[in-house]
Amino acid sequence: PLYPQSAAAQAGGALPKVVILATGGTIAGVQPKEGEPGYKAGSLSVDALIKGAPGIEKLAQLSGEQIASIGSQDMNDEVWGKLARRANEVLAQPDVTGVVVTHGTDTMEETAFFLGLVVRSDKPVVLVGSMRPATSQSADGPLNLYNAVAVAADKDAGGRGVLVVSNDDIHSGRDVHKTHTTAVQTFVSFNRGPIGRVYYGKPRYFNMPAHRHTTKSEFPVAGTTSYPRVDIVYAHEGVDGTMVKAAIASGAKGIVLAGVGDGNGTKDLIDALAAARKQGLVIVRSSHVGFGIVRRNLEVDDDALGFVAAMDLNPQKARVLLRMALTLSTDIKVIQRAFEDY
Ligand SMILES: NC(=O)C[C@H](N)C(=O)O
Repeated sequence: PLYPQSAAAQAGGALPKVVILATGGTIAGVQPKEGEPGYKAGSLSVDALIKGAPGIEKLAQLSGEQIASIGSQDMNDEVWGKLARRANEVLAQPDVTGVVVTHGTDTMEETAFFLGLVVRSDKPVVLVGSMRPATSQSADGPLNLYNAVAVAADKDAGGRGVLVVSNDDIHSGRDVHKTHTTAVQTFVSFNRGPIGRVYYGKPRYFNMPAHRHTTKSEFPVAGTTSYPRVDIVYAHEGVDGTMVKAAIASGAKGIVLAGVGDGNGTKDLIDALAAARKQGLVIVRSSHVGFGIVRRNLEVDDDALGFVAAMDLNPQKARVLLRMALTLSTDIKVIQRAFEDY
């Protein structure tokens, strides 16, 4: 509807059911010394987070589960598998309206994109974190969590893929990037802008994701398979092929180039990537500049070298998609098509 109904009105009187899956992060962070900036992420339980967001109990019937208690810099395939499997189980329950995932902000953009490829539901899935620890002055976690629960309780949030709620913005998990080391306004959806906004629990949407996700995804659900290793190689002035050789030695099945400009690098680096390709690795060219699209065959002859162009996915998101795509095929045409579709 044009004017969002209250969560209770949507549910016909009873509050919608929202499950919070907690993984840690700064939103659960505690400062050992009051008033000092240092803190330890992932210290508080999910129950403490719920208690710390006054009024949240009026938005939804909440239940919380602790999936992990880590800073998201330590996010890994094991936690991803657990999280994705549990999200799919919970979302399959007919009485559940949506899921909230509390998560550190460092790798939130990777987890959100990953979940958007392996969750098989049209119901809302909303990732939320904070930039200031729970014990900070003006902590941003409680209102972020309140807003995330409001979005997860809202049926109109469904069908938009996995979302990230932060500082009143609702982002597509595919498009969102962390852009600031410490500021509360850190998340930006490059190229497309946010999906909507949420203000003190009142969401409003003005965008749909432009790419395939969730119920339209063809990638195997986490836990049913393991995803192949893909390494990222960073380009800069004077870079040589040393890191490419290290990636080959690590057993990687693919390499993402965090290229300069439109996904480029020195002749030495491109030659090393071409050699890796000849050994069977899949090479995806992305860029570390942040904005824009890496298109095929502009400055680098992808057709001749057998490379894939990452389009508008940044290196860390391109790595997630390449790992997924490698479970389907090593054919460059199939993988390039995935980078156009997802
Ligand atoms: N703001 C944060 O959440 C940063 C923290 N290192 C994390 O990602 O868990």
